[in-house]
Amino acid sequence: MILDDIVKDKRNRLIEHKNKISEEKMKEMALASKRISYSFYDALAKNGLSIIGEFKKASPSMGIIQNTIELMNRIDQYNQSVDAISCLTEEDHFHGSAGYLKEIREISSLPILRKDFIIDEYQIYEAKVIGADALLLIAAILDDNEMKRFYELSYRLGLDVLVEVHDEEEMERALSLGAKIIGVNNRNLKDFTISLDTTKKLKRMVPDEIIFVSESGVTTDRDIQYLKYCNVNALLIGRAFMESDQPMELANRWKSIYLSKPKVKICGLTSMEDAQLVNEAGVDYIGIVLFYPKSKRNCSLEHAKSILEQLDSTMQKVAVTVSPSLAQIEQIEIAGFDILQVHGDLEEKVLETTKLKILKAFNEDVTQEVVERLASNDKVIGFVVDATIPGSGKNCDWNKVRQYDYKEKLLVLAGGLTDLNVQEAIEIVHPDIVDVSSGVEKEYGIGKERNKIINFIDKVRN
Ligand SMILES: O=P(O)(O)OC[C@@H](O)[C@@H](O)c1c[nH]c2ccccc12
Repeated sequence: MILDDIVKDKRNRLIEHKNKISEEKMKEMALASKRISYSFYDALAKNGLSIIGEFKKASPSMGIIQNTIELMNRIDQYNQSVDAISCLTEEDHFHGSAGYLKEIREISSLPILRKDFIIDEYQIYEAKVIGADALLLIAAILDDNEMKRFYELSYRLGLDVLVEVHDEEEMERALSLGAKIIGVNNRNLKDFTISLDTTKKLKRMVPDEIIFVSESGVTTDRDIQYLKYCNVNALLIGRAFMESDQPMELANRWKSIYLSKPKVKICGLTSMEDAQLVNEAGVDYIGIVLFYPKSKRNCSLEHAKSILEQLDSTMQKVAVTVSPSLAQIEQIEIAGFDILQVHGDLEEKVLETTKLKILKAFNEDVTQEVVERLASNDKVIGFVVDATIPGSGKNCDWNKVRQYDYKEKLLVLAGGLTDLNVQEAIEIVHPDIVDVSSGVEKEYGIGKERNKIINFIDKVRN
């Protein structure tokens, strides 16, 4: 198993290190150090999301990492955007070194975590000497006694400890140790599989006073969307930053996604009063039903145009249609809509010719294959997952909705949302946009109600 190999090689490296600087000498230097650590704990405990940016040249799961920018430039970007730095010092499998940590120390006043396989007190003294502020203890390679000894020694030297766990049993051990900062590694170090569900599952065991870090495998915007509902204090990000030439931009974007709330789409406007209400409430998207007389909310194109004229220009205007013909779409295009929402069939020639951005609607029984085929078209900006009968006020099976991979497109959740269920829906589905129609109506199909809109938005944004 890879962990055993790493630990074995570590034992050999330890001999080498101790030959260069003896155990006694290292201990003496650590105890003599006057350096006051930057608090790793405080960096993670502050409000909002904290990010730990890693410096890592290679790893057993990914091999050599193609890093495009130099250490200097990278740390410069980290200094401006992240809250702490993690530096790999393991030589054989991660191509790290104590030297990198010393170099980073020279150019950063962020707290630095020594990322290594700690199996001996020597490494803790060494961490202090090379300028680290914190170190990693991996529960999987230590017994309870070692964990306690190493943990206490670290704090005596003024170093914080991130205790890393991967399953329930290790989590129990970290909790009984009294760890103040616990990290869950989403990567299984036995077979390298990654699942962010590990974070979700283990976070439930941890009281809120303990700082919780989600580590590894965070690479996409959607990963951030997912993790924001796990309520973590911090993310530890390696590969995604190492492979990016703009880690600062990535860190800033991910922080803002983490803090952002879903956007609100109010669907099925039918009157000037409705337009007035959505303007007042400040919604993000509206929808008007066209060419679908079966719906009580159907509007003629002329009427729709007059509603559009009333709406704030910042709002995205969506034409809601069912299996539209080419001729209908041409009319929609000139009426001033931004987006075309298509329920039912989306004909190939419609996709080819329209200039509008498209939201394709379906129910939760769609297949991953269909999602991917649609997602491969640039005009399709997202998906509306709705109840089988749109506008019926029924909601769809949220657990099914979250199963699919929507490929970085917008996910709009519709179907029976109200101010009473929208928070639960958001927690399960993590949509980019929540879509409501009957849930904010006075009575089915007869216009929107001010208080219902206000309560709904309040539940989404607060
Ligand atoms: O590159 P990633 O998938 O973003 O992962 C970063 C970090 O979590 C990972 O490097 C790591 C987590 N725990 C470790 C223990 C030892 C070495 C490395 C690690």
